[in-house]
Amino acid sequence: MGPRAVLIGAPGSGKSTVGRLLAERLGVAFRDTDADVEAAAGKPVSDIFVEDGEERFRALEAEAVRRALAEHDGVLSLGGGAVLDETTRGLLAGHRVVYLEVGLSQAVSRVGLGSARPLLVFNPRSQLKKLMDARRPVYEALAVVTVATDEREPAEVVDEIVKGLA
Ligand SMILES: Nc1ncnc2c1ncn2[C@@H]1O[C@H](COP(=O)(O)OP(=O)(O)OP(=O)(O)O)[C@@H](O)[C@H]1O
Ligand SMILES: O=C(O)C1=C[C@@H](O)[C@@H](O)[C@H](O)C1
Ligand SMILES: [Mg+2]
Repeated sequence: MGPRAVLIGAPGSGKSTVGRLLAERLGVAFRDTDADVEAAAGKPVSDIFVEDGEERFRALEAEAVRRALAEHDGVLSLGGGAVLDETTRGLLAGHRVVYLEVGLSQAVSRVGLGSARPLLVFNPRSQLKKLMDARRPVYEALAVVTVATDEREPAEVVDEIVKGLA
């Protein structure tokens, strides 16, 4: 059966926040692959990047996504860069993939300047722009439902997802 929804999108699009709310709304469990990776590694994402490197993080992430898609039937939020992995993209085919769209300004203000996100520590605005420009077509190609999140409260985003998946 697979997850009721798999949320993808850039950092700050609200995958974790909205995912948790959507799961509550649907009365199902919530799972976030960033948390799964942290549990597997026994340390925060930022420490994995610094101590083991991004490549190691991406390998742990691909395994976390594979496992979650196979065993989780609630709402699943992916890390922002999980879709960079080709095998992961293949595994997402046929799932209820929801792309949370966010504009650059809102993403910047949501992730904050003193970001704990390892890819956005240095010059977050320009890093986010680069990352969003490169990934937008990938997110779009995988999405079954796309929801704009700018100027919308998380609960309104949840409403749109529920409508889109109905
Ligand atoms: N629709 C929204 N409106 C206002 N603030 C939001 C909205 N969605 C999320 N936020 C806020 O933005 C911040 C980042 O959200 P969140 O951690 O859910 O993003 P994410 O997509 O999971 O990011 P990452 O890819 O880094 O895991 C949080 O502080 C959250 O409260
Ligand atoms: O967009 C990204 O590449 C990332 C997003 C976060 O969810 C984490 O998975 C990590 O900080 C990398
Ligand atoms: Mg998140």
